[in-house]
Amino acid sequence: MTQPLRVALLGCGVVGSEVARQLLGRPEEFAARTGASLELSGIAVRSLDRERPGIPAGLLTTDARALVADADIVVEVMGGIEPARSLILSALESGASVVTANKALLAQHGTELIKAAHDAGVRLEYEAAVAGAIPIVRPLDDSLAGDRVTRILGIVNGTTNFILDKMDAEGSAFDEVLAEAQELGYAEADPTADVDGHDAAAKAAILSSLAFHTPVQLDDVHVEGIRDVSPQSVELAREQGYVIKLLAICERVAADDAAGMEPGVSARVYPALIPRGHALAAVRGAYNAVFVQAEQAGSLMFYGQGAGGAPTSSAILGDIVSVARRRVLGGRGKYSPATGRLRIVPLDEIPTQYHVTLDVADKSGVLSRVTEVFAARGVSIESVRQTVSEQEAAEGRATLVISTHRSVESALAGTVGDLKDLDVVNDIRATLRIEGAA
Ligand SMILES: NC(=O)C1=CN([C@@H]2O[C@H](COP(=O)(O)OP(=O)(O)OC[C@H]3O[C@@H](n4cnc5c(N)ncnc54)[C@H](O)[C@@H]3O)[C@@H](O)[C@H]2O)C=CC1
Ligand SMILES: N[C@@H](CC=O)C(=O)O
Ligand code: NA
Repeated sequence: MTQPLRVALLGCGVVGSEVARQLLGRPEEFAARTGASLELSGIAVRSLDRERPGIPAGLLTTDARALVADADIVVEVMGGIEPARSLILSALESGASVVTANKALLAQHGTELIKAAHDAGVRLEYEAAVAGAIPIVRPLDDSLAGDRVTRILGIVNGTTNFILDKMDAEGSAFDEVLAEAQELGYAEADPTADVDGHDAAAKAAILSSLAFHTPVQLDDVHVEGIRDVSPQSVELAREQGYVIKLLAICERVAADDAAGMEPGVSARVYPALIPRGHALAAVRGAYNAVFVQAEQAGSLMFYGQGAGGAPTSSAILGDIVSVARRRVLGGRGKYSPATGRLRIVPLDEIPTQYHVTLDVADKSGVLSRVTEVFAARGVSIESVRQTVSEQEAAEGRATLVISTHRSVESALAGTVGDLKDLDVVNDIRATLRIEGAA
């Protein structure tokens, strides 16, 4: 057995406290798996004024810098950009390997951090940063490195899946369910990152960079959150055989000379309607699922717990074992720079499929006025459904639900803009994209 490896933990919240308890509770197992004993040298916290169950107070310190300076492995689970970024850089520069769960940081500074790890000849691992316990970073980085990934479609945010699932299954109110997701440790410190789609967007940026070997940053990802998903939209989706899920979509866009399309990458996050029979519709609670399509492998599906202290700690502990093994064996380890320079394709150029719910005047000629608007933009309609409730009948109104065929996003968004100006349209109740339809 070689020298003990000193592991410094930065942060002792939902994830950090679980990582600490596991490292302290199963030392023989970690030693057996790595060939070195892993010694938790300290845990950086913001303040020392409260007890943490199962964690000796003597390990806690408010001096993160001193802890980092004296570590072989640094585990960053404090979140946020600073001081996490500086601490990770100084750990790497001093020759420590780093394990982090910080997707927000990686999506903004991943290129810099990966290069710093390479320059220092150490490792930077981040399996926990995407889809919690699900092994997806390493499969993309290693197992699929010889293939060509074409598309990733995923539910990668546990909090919003938990919220949408409860709204769908129990008709719960949004705020109530968010509070529950926070109590269960799924939500980010600032849950707007979950609700507004930024957490999923950070994960989409990381997945795209890994899958397409080209740098994709948070700002490159089109993002829409779930704030506008009303109980009525959830109900309407259910009636029509759909369920609403927040999806992260990462696509390699092929060149299309006829359409003047240059090759590139599209990364986007939005709530979408999924047919109830689709495998993603069955992803319940805080679970995540990631579908990967690759040219040689075909379709692969990864499924598991995407959030919470224990599941996330599983991915972090796996990374700790991996970097500890590398330290025991010696050598530089892998380096997977994103060397490609594919352009980021704006959402406007991407073909999508719309599902629009309109409140219209219930009188003759309305349907043709509405469908003319779609035709004028070259958007073909797949189905139209009209319903009139008793109240609507009394008020001379009707509901029109229109599904389109796939069309370029700019034409679809333009159509919805034109519908707003149409005198027979009282209101556009909901506009959602459909994904995963046959
Ligand atoms: N909770 C989850 O399900 C998952 C979380 N993550 C990521 O893991 C990281 C940690 O998440 P959680 O444990 O849920 O957050 P948390 O908010 O429960 O814990 C973070 C802890 O770090 C401490 N901290 C923050 N800044 C600090 C500083 N400068 N010095 C010392 N301590 C500091 C906070 O006081 C807090 O106790 C985040 O990057 C998050 O995005 C990743 C996957 C899943
Ligand atoms: N807040 C995140 C935690 C895991 O990444 C989520 O809800 O998925
Ligand atoms: Na993961």
